[in-house]
Amino acid sequence: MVFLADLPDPAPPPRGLVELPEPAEPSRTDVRVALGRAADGALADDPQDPAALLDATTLLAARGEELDALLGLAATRRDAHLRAEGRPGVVTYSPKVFVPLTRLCRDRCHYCTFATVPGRLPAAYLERDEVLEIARAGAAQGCTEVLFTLGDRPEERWSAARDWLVAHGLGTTLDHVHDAAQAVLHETGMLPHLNPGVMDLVELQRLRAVAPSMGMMLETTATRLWSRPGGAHYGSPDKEPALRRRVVDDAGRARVPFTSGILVGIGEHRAERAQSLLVLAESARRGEHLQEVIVQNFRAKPDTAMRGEPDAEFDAFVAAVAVARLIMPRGVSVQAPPNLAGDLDDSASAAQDQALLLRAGIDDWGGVSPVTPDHVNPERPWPGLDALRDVTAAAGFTLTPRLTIYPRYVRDPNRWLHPDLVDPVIALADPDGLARVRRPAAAR
Ligand SMILES: O=c1nc2n(C[C@H](O)[C@H](O)[C@H](O)CO)c3cc(O)ccc3cc-2c(=O)[nH]1
Ligand SMILES: C[C@H]1O[C@@H](n2cnc3c(N)ncnc32)[C@H](O)[C@@H]1O
Ligand code: MET
Ligand code: SF4
Repeated sequence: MVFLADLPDPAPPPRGLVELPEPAEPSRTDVRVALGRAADGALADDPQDPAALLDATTLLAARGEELDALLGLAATRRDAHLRAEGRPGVVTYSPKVFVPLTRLCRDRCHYCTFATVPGRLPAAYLERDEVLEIARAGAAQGCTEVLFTLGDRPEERWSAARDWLVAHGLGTTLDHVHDAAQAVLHETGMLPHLNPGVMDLVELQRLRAVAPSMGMMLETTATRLWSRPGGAHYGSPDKEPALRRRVVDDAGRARVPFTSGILVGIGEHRAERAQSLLVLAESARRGEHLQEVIVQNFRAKPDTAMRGEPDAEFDAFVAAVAVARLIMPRGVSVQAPPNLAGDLDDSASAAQDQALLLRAGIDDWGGVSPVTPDHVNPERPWPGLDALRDVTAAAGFTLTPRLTIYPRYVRDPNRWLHPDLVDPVIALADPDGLARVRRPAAAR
């Protein structure tokens, strides 16, 4: 039970963001001047500050030699981050299973192939026991994370969802998330990471008792992509940038170790991409709760409204990874998914792109599963762990499994963990706060 009186006082709401015009292409000299400021550690991280916005927007345009220089600065900053965190040379991933608790959604994101209609599904939701079955299959392979990713509040749109919830004695989708996560925790000992879309402060507080970490992508601050027909987020009430920004901030107030990030290439321009990263940096500084920022590249899917749009340009994406690294406060990991790199079914080009992401300053590959597909990007299989280890080693790093909650939060359990979660997290953590390496059951 959460009492409103237990909740922290509302922080003053962050100031509104201005709509930014499409920026002009900077000259190479402009880019070099911004690189000089970045090299001096002089980039500001205030999304209201025109100078901060201009520098980040300019750096996002770096290509050729300037892009190489940008990657060099980002890699140096990543190395300093890893040293400060006490794990120099370590690049992490989270061995996980993916639980698509429901693929019904009240939103209509034009890039999404995950959301579907009731007629194409055997049931509106996975049953608790089906969730446990997936979790156990993961535990048997040494996974420690159960990622709950699902559509937002489908009961507001689909009677099939309402009927299922009523038949199961549940009020909302988030009630089902709560109960299924609790069952995973109690019956398998694995750690839930919740990615259910928009949550309010009370919901964050309640779910905090059953999951050591949660996440929600900011996606973008570009309101025009939400408010105007044709925009990627037109028709998706849960993708209003101001609303999502509040969720990311509220997670800090609820003391939830949190994952957020941006989606690159959904129609946002460079200034909007810069603003999105600055908003995340500011939230991280205020709440100290952002454990990682995901920079994810848009990939067009056949059965979606954006099927005809080009994939995110890879150099633009790599520049976004590097700028994210340069403007996030130290302590925030930067993650890019390894399965969205490279051409489809071409492991050589995937390895090449993954190497570039390491040069751009990532220190984490996110969740990788030996058991379940990436249901958000089903056409893109995970690289094998051996291949990922090789790419990581070739860049001079050791690939190491982590928990869903990062070591800096494991080390401060009173602040960041609900009392019920301290023992389950400690049971899976090694002395450094990373994952205690568990062999797959078959190999024991
Ligand atoms: O397999 C995926 N995992 C996704 N993850 C999971 C992520 O790879 C890991 O589970 C987290 O790093 C926690 O360990 C997300 C987690 C979030 O909190 C927010 C967004 C995502 C997005 C994806 C995704 O598209 N595909
Ligand atoms: C779970 C997260 O996956 C991302 N996501 C959803 N669809 C796509 C796509 N076509 N390409 C890349 N990322 C996608 C969104 O950022 C969402 O928040
Ligand atoms: C499957 S998308 C990830 C979860 C949620 N629907 C969101 O878009 O934030
Ligand atoms: S991206 Fe998330 S919110 Fe958008 S349609 Fe897909 S499931 Fe729904």
